[in-house]
Amino acid sequence: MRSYNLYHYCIPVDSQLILRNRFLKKREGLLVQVKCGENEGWGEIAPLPEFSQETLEQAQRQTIDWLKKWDQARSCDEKLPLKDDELYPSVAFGLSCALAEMKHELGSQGNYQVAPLCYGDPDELYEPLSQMIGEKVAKIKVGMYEANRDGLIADMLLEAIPDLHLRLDANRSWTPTKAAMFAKYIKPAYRSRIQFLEEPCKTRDESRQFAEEFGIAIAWDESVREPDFVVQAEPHVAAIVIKPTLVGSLEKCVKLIEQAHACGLKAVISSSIESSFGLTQLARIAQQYTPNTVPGLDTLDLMAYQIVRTWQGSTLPVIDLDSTFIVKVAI
Ligand SMILES: O=C(O)CCC(=O)c1ccccc1C(=O)O
Ligand SMILES: [Mg+2]
Repeated sequence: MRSYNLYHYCIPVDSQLILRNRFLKKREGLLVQVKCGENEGWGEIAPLPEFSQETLEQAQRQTIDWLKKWDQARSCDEKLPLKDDELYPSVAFGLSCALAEMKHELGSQGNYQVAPLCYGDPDELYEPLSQMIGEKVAKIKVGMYEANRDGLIADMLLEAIPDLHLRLDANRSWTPTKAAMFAKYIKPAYRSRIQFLEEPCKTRDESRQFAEEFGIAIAWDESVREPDFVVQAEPHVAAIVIKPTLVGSLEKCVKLIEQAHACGLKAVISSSIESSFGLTQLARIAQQYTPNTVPGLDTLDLMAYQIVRTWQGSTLPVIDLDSTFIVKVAI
C-alpha cells in the first residue's frame, strides 16, 4: 500500500539566461512521487548548478536513501523526521512537498501572478505590463551591464509607467561607487516606487549604507542562505527572498516567512529555475503562505517545455512522464 517513484528530467533551456555569467543549456532534476494507500504526493528536487552546493547525483543518492528509510520506518508504524540539518536543501524541499501533498496540507490554488522579468532589454516589459491586472510590478536584473545604463532604464520605466513598481536584482555585483552611479540616475521622486533592490553590494553592510544614503529599499536574497543570517527588521530593508530549492524543507521556508511577517518584512517566494512542475508548487506555496505578495516565479519561459503540470496561461508545449526527456530512475 506504500510506494515511491523517482523520475529524472532533462529539458533544454534558452541560453539567454545568464546565471553568474554562465549559460545554462539544459535544466535537470528529479520528480519524486510518494504514495500511501489512496493518497499520493509529488515534489521536485532540482539543485541549481552554481547556486546549490549539492550535485544532482548527490541529491539523487540522498533521496533514494531517505525514501528507503522512510518506507522502513512507516512499515514499523514509525515516523521518519525530515531534518534540514541532515539533508541537502533541494532534497529537503522536494521530499517535504511530496509529503505535504500526500497529507493534503498544500492547497490546490496557486498565485500565478508574476513580476515579469527583464534580463536587459526594457522593451520586453511593455507588452506584459500592459496585460497585467492589479498591481503592476516588474523585475529587472541589474549589474550585468553598465551601472549608468541600469539606472537610466529603471528611471525611464518609472517615468513612462506611473503606476509601475519595480523590483531590481543586482546579485551583489556592485561596488559602492557603482551602486551610487546607478542610484544617481533614479529621480528622488521615483525611488519609493522601487519596491526593493536585491543585494546591491558585495557585503550586507555596503548594501545597508547604500539604502540609507539613497533612500532606496533593499531586500536580502543571497544573505538569507548564509549561516549567520537572522530575519530582523532593519531600516530600508523591505523583503527577504526565499528560494525554497536553495533553502530547504517547506517547514523551514514557512518558518522564515513567519519570521519575516512578524517583523513587517515581505517574504517573496522565488524561483530557482524549476520546471513547470516545481513552479506550480511554488505558486501554491506562495498562495498559501504569502497571499498578498507577488512571487518571483517568472522563469518558465526560459524553458522549451512544461513537464506534467502546467502553469496557468502558459502556451509552452507540455511533455509527460512517458516522454524521452523524462526517465524513470531504477531504485
Ligand atoms: O527571484 C526571481 O524573481 C526570479 C529568479 C531569480 O532571479 C534567480 C533564479 C535563480 C537563481 C538566482 C536568481 C536571482 O535571484 O538572481
Ligand atoms: Mg536575487
